[in-house]
Amino acid sequence: MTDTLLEVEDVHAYYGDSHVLEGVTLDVNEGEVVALVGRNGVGKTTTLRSIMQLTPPRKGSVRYRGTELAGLRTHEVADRGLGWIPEDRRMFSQLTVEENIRVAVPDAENVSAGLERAFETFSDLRDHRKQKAGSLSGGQQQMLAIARGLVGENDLLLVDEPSEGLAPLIVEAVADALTAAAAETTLLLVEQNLPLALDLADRFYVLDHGTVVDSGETANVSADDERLRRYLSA
Ligand SMILES: Nc1ncnc2c1ncn2[C@@H]1O[C@H](COP(=O)(O)OP(=O)(O)OP(=O)(O)O)[C@@H](O)[C@H]1O
Repeated sequence: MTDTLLEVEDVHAYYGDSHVLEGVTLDVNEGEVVALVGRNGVGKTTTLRSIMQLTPPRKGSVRYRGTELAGLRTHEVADRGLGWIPEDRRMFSQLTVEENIRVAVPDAENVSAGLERAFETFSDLRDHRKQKAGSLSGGQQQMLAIARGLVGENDLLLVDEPSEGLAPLIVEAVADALTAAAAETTLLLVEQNLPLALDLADRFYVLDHGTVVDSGETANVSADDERLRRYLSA
């Protein structure tokens, strides 16, 4: 039996008068990797923001373990175990890698265990533990952002465009990092790189003009299927 962790139902969201999400419905089961794909500007980031209540839905429901999140503050959503890794990989650039991981561990007593867990999973970060985060390469920063999400004791990580702006070789390293993360937690991944998204995810949703236009199991599609390409080519 699968346990549904997250249920997004008929979510509508706006920026001012601009109606950006026009009824998004999707779900994520415990332990899954789910990819949300689609062209630029179709509302992928806004979907993640709506789940976190950063852009609160004006209509619709976001349930996490059966509890309604709509109406909560973002920190209350985070307290329930949802982690958000935004596109800009937000971190403390003046702090070292180690300090960035330390401050992401919610419980002070668990800091050593959190550090060990992060360095076990991402050995590259161990090698750079004393380096300021702002001086890391883009790929290393993405790894640090994922590590911070993991040690944050999140049961669901929302990851926005992890491969964006990274060279192909670095994308491979980030993909490995996400695979390692997926072994420990549930992931909802926004990703424009379709082959990567299909490779990592168990299931996918295609978003177009603020609504889900296709979904399925990644095992049943390939990145050059016309079914997907028509929604994804520019
Ligand atoms: N803060 C904002 N204020 C007004 N409009 C916004 C804001 N953020 C995004 N939008 C608009 O909302 C729409 C959806 O944006 P969103 O970032 O969710 O799309 P996306 O699918 O994640 O695309 P991208 O990959 O380009 O981030 C776009 O038309 C965008 O211009």
